[in-house]
Amino acid sequence: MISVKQVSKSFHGNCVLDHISFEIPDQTATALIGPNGIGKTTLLNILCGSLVPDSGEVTSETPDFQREIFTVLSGSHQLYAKNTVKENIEFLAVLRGLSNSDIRQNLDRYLPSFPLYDSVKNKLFEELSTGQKQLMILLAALVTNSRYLILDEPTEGLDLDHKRALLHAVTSIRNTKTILITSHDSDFITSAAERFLFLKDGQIAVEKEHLDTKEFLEIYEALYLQGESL
Ligand SMILES: Nc1ncnc2c1ncn2[C@@H]1O[C@H](COP(=O)(O)OP(=O)(O)OP(=O)(O)O)[C@@H](O)[C@H]1O
Repeated sequence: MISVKQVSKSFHGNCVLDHISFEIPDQTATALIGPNGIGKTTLLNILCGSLVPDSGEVTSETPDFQREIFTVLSGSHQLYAKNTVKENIEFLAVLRGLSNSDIRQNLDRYLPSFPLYDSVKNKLFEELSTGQKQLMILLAALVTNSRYLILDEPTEGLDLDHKRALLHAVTSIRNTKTILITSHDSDFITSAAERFLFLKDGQIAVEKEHLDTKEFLEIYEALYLQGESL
């Protein structure tokens, strides 16, 4: 579990996070929800340790937990463009101290959720489409045994097929990993996540479990749209 305790962050006097506290329980997928500019990325950066809060702290019972966070960013260049998918995944895994047999074992474990791998493993990473890249970065996160996964807008730029493949992959792993997802895609997020944290005014305004799309949109509208219909 990761605990965010009384975290505050301002930029140039503009308070983005205001003594925010919440927990990210293990082996579940938690969604961080809110419109553009509400503070999601700021919070993710603080969670990963790449941004220092003005006050408060992020803790876990796992020592050095921030080293075990793997962030999957949309459209990012997290893998080496000129290496194949297979080389990239194996290289990352070796860097994280996995042996060849660990890597083989993890590939065997996760490949059923990533049928795409076999057809792209020998392609250069730069030759993949946006959706294929997303899926392969997520596979890399799993093969490297990352305990905590942050999926920041994972469906951005994905067609329906890749979105479905990503959803299938996330639902197949969410009860073995600790996952935090940000997304503006209400259909995807209500299927992928089991817990929902709605950010407003620098704090968690609403916390819910297992929302369907209709319930999600009702909360979203009430919190952020002030009467505008979706
Ligand atoms: N480095 C920075 N310097 C100044 N202001 C910043 C900085 N980073 C974020 N902000 C401001 O903090 C607020 C929250 O930004 P943040 O990127 O966390 O929002 P977000 O919820 O992730 O938005 P989006 O959904 O568009 O990604 C915004 O007003 C943004 O302009």
